[in-house]
Amino acid sequence: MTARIIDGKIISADLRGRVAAEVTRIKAEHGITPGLAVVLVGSDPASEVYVRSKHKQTQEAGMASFEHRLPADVAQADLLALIGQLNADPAVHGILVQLPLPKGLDSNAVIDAIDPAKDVDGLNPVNAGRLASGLFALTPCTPLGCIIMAKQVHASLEGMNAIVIGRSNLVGKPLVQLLLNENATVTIAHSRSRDLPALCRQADLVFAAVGKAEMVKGDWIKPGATVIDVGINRTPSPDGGKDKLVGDVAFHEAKDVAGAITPVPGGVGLMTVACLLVNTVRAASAIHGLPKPGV
Ligand SMILES: Nc1nc2c(c(=O)[nH]1)N[C@@H](CN(C=O)c1ccc(C(=O)N[C@@H](CCC(=O)O)C(=O)O)cc1)CN2
Repeated sequence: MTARIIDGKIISADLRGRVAAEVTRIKAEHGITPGLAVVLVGSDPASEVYVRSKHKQTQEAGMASFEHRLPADVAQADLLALIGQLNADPAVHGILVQLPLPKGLDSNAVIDAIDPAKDVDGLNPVNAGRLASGLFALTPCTPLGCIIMAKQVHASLEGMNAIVIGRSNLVGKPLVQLLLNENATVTIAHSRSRDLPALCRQADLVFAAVGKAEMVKGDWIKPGATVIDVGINRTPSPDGGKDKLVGDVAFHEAKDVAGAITPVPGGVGLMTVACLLVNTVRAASAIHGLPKPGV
């Protein structure tokens, strides 16, 4: 059996279309243009690609996009001063600082400085705490995208056995909270977990977010399981050409065992930016006291 491919291109395009429709409605009914500010420090090539894509897609959705570029050797105080300005700017409803930051900068202090109401990355401890408490929170974009993809296959995740491999603040931990909110039974595994293959084989839903190329093998997967691959690992191409992108799952093995699987590229990564647009519309609506948007 070959697994159904959960296509991030189609799902993210649909979501972006729905965001654009909400933006049009909010502008027409309330005269408000949601605005997103993205801060890029340094010139990491992958971060450059992601920030360009955020800018383009924000504009395509009809929102205002503000890009701020700072040199890699910027002083922490100057970066914090920019965050302070963005917090105070009424045209900005969402603030995102592209990660990772260059060495020498304290990313926790930067995330702490973002107004929780504008924290469209959902990384500020206020939003992380609210999510863990089951309250309304801006939620990290990649985990949000993972849930949307899993729900393409399963209308409800209630009672399902899910494993999340990886415990980062950006993906693993918030994903666990979102799965608990969906009433799934969740195992969180990491580099120190014993017998990861056996834990994985018990799962109906596998979320791989470890950052190790093709670590999850085909024989770790329960037949028919849904596999959501969060990894984006750049590996040198054998012919010396452009680097190849591979996930945390050995796709060609897993696709013959799983019931459904996300590809890399073309899977979860595309949902990350689409969910950022969703969070910006949600933040703008909450800041202006508007009803919850339809996305
Ligand atoms: N502040 C943040 N920093 C980072 C986040 C984040 O959510 N917030 N996530 C990642 C990078 N990221 C968004 O910022 C991101 C990753 C991947 C993609 C994507 O579209 N991937 C494509 C492949 C693109 C390529 O060729 O590299 C795919 O998977 O098909 C978008 C955004 C770390 N930093």
